[in-house]
Amino acid sequence: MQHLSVLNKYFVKYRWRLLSGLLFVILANVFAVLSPQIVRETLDQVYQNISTYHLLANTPEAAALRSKVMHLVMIAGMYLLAYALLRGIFMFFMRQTIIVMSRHIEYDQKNEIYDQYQKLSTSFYKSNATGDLMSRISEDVSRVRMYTGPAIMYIINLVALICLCLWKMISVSPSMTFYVVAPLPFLAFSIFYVNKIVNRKGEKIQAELSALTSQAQESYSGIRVIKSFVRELNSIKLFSIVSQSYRKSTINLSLTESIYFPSMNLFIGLSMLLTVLVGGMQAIDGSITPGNIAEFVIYINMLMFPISAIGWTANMIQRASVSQRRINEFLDAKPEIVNSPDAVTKELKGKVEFRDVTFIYPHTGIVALKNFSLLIQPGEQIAVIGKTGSGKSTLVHLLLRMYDVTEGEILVDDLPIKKWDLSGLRHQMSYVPQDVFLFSDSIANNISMGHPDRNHDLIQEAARMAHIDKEVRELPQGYETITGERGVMLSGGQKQRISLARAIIKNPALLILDESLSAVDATTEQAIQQNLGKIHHKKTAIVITHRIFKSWNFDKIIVLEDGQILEAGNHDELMGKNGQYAKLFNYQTLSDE
Ligand SMILES: Nc1ncnc2c1ncn2[C@@H]1O[C@H](COP(=O)(O)OP(=O)(O)OP(=O)(O)O)[C@@H](O)[C@H]1O
Repeated sequence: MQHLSVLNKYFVKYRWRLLSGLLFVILANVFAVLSPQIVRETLDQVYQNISTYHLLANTPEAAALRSKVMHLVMIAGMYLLAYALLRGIFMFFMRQTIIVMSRHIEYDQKNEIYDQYQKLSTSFYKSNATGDLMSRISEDVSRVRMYTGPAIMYIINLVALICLCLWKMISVSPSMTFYVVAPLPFLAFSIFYVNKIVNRKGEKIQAELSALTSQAQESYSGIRVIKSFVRELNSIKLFSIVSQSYRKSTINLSLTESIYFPSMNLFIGLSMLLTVLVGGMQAIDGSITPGNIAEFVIYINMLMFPISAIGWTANMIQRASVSQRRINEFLDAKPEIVNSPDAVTKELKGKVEFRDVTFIYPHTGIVALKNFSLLIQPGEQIAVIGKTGSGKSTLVHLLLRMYDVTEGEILVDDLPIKKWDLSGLRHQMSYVPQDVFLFSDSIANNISMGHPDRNHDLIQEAARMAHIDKEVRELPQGYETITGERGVMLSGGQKQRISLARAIIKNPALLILDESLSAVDATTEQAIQQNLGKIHHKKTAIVITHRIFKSWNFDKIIVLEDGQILEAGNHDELMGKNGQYAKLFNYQTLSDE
């Protein structure tokens, strides 16, 4: 329960909805408990007049009495109708205030979590699975809503109704109230217990369903691999194993649910039985009237749903508390990368210095860079080559401040990177990552996402420089073509070039390309290199590559190995050294020929 206390700020925010909801619940219940009294009075009147009516037989007095009683019944009926109408109206407002409040809280909470997700650093995403992040913002928030809406409404309703009903019942007969109400706590407890089992089984089914969905999803995404390796039968077998387990669990759940309603009816029936039995005896004694028995039957019926709801509500609160604890874990997580209080934003010239930088990945302890030092002057174009896993991508992740260095320092324009305003710095850099990511949106929107305005000429010019304009224009919807989820509608090379156009349109002071042309053919690669050479002339560029870019005249080429510089210099110097770079260059020239 203590986890749910963080929600109190929302109850304060929506206090007027909550308070008016409380008032509407009380009013709805006041009109609810008035009806049984009308029924009692009417029945007693009818009962008292029946014997007189039979005695008077066919006299004119009998007819007068009959019409008097009929008139009484009609008036009582009108009262009952009016009370039911008023109760209905207040119940409508009760839902409109409390349930609507819970929807507002759900909206606020989702936004709060999403904001927090945006603030958290890259390392947070590395250590938490996407599915988990998704379920906290959707499933957990929905469970919490069951507390802020229905649970609160049921509790207020229950308290109001129990107080009013007990008050009325005790005023008629305290002993009969005791007998009639006695089975109800057992009803509440058994519903709580059965509901707990239903929820536990439901959760197991939910987990099995997500395993089933993931399995299907994975096989759809990897359908080409499955077919080419002739693994269809194996895939069907795997699916049917998970599917069978899901079937077994759902059948098991339906068995538990079948016990649910009969057991509920048992307690309700027991209460009714006691009402008629005890009520009948007390009526014979003359301590209550027959109308009181009918009155009690209605009270019991009215109490049945709220009492049953104690079990559901307790479970709802328990589940909401677990979900809120999971949400709090994320809301309390502190972003590792934050702006320092004296962070500055200024125009980036493009000078970068790595001073004795060592970087160890926090969760794995892998040392990706060791005492790495490099000075890049504004406007210099640097190529970084090296074996896979040598630390090339880590270098740029540190420069984008996705992580902070473990030791040493990075200076940008002679200012420590930690002193730069994070977004101010990132706005002036363009980064094309190794694993291209396109949003499921139009090509134009994917290209212009880093630019303040969506100018078609600029988009087209960037696409032209990335050598993708012609192909995009040939698509039926041109730049408005939707790329599909993660860009599935496009080839690997097309995705890379759209991602490159997205970087070019920003006209950044510092351009970072991480294996950005690996999926394009040699001729296109050359054309793009020439374009980049022209538009990015006199601006800093860091290009990570496995292949040597022959048509790009780099000021410096770094060869990395195990997080350290193995060789550094321009093309001629490195060729003169006849080391790793020269070997790679000669090998590439030979294979190109
Ligand atoms: N998020 C991460 N968490 C833990 N270790 C990582 C992470 N990313 C990379 N590493 C490790 O850090 C080392 C350097 O990785 P990095 O991605 O910088 O290499 P790279 O030279 O860019 O490789 P490639 O050319 O294959 O992309 C590798 O040993 C890698 O396993």
